[in-house]
Amino acid sequence: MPATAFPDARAITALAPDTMFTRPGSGGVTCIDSTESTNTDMAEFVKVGGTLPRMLVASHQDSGRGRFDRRWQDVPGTAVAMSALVPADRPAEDWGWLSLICGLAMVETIEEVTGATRDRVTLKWPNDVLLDQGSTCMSALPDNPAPSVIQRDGSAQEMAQQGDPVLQDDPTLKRKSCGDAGHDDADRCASLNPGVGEDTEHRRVDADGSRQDLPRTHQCGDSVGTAYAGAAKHTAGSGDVGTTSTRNGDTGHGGKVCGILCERVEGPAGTHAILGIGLNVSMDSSELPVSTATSLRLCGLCEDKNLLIATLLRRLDDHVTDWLRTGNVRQAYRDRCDTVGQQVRLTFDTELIGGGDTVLDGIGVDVDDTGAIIVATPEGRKAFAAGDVTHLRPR
Ligand SMILES: Nc1ncnc2c1ncn2[C@@H]1O[C@H](COP(=O)(O)OP(=O)(O)OP(=O)(O)O)[C@@H](O)[C@H]1O
Ligand SMILES: O=C(O)CCCC[C@@H]1SC[C@@H]2NC(=O)N[C@@H]21
Repeated sequence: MPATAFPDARAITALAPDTMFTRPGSGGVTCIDSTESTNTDMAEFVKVGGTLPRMLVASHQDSGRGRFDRRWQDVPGTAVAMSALVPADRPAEDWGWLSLICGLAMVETIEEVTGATRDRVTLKWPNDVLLDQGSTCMSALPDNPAPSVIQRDGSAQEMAQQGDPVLQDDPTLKRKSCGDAGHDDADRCASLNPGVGEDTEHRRVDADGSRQDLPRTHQCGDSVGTAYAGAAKHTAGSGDVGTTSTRNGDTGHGGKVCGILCERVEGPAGTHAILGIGLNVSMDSSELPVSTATSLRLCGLCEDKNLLIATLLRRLDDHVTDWLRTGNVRQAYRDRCDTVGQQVRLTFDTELIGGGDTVLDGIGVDVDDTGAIIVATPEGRKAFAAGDVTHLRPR
């Protein structure tokens, strides 16, 4: 199969003209060949006063950032790295929903664009998007053949409106080497996961955005009135609280096709939220960075990047708009989250939570207003704002 075409900002906008990212007065869609990290670029943009909702898409990242200080890797042209700047005029305690919104929007996008049925596309609480390779391949649609307007030197397609800084002028959008950071991630970004999180220097980030230095592990408070656990993580003792790991081998639900990293950024125009989403589109098995990953191509699904990105913009727009109005997307999320109704095992890292049970089995029964998963256990219902979820009975 030929190399998948590059995303095209104009084609994406034409497919989704009426979203907060694309309508007149918005920041628009910008597509670039390559950058260090789209989240880093967007954060730099906020720091110079950028504020309008917009979407930055890169076909390659030299230093893509994952959760827990991990790297997010791609082979140029086989993935899309996206960072959306969204209005976030909500109290800090609502911000945890943003990373759940990304997972929800992505499963909806994959289903809508590819026609994959729900039994192949799993949303595991809080935001793991898993794709089952299945035994039969769906028709792999050709990429959108619309002529690309992307600058091959890596410069940005700019659709910004007047009054907002221009992404194009941001030097971070030029190709950079991995060592050319020139910024302070830890000072700028904080994980936007349910409850509390850690920034990249392992400082605790409380729901109000305040930080305090932490050792490599830390204890969490009870934010949901019942139980609260730090996410069990496997390496380096780094705890990205409020997220789970994807134990794909355990779930039977397939591979990780998408990664989500939401960050809170302070700028002169206030605090902003950056929703970072990486999607594995056309990697073959030899190009996967880890064996637990998969791609749309490996699952025999549509690889039309323009359509995927446009659909994602619409879904993000829907859910972020609801969130701005109500502070959550509880109904839509629990209706789609496959952990609800599942027999689950939650695993906790006792170093993170200061002792107690390491494993708890139960049935996922609900998601509460804070985004915590409610699990029915022999001792009654318990709410967990964080923890490592395994689905015990893959569909
Ligand atoms: N393109 C990619 N696709 C999938 N995983 C990737 C990719 N690039 C890097 N990774 C990293 O590979 C690791 C895959 O982890 P895996 O799915 O096995 O479980 P995990 O380590 O528990 O992941 P996570 O906690 O992020 O769900 C993660 O750290 C992920 O960030
Ligand atoms: O570890 C994870 O699962 C999260 C990966 C998030 C990757 C995306 S790609 C776009 C954005 N830019 C980054 O550097 N990271 C996020």
